[in-house]
Amino acid sequence: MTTKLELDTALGQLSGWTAAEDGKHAICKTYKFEDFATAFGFMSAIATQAEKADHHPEWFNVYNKVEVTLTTHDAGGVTEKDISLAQKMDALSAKLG
Ligand SMILES: C[C@H](O)[C@H](O)[C@H]1CNC2=NC(N)=NC(=O)C2=N1
Repeated sequence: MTTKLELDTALGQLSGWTAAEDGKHAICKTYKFEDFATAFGFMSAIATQAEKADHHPEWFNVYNKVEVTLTTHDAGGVTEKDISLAQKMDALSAKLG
């Protein structure tokens, strides 16, 4: 069961995430890593977890930067699935430094 959350509620459970600026009911964060290999390693590890959870990020990578947008299409907005994926990303990013 996935429930659409108020954006403020979702953002209150995370740090460094913001509401999408294009009016989409989505949350965004830009990660910056040391180099491309680290950024791509981050994406690769998250892709495996996303596939397992059947919940996938929208993201854009240039060199060491990964811009992420999370939303739940099926629910028309941000849900606990997005919070969970965001937390996994934050944990891995902290580990990668
Ligand atoms: C059929 C399949 O379960 C759905 O398309 C899943 C796949 N991955 C998804 N990812 C995201 N971010 N939102 C979804 O609503 C979604 N739905």
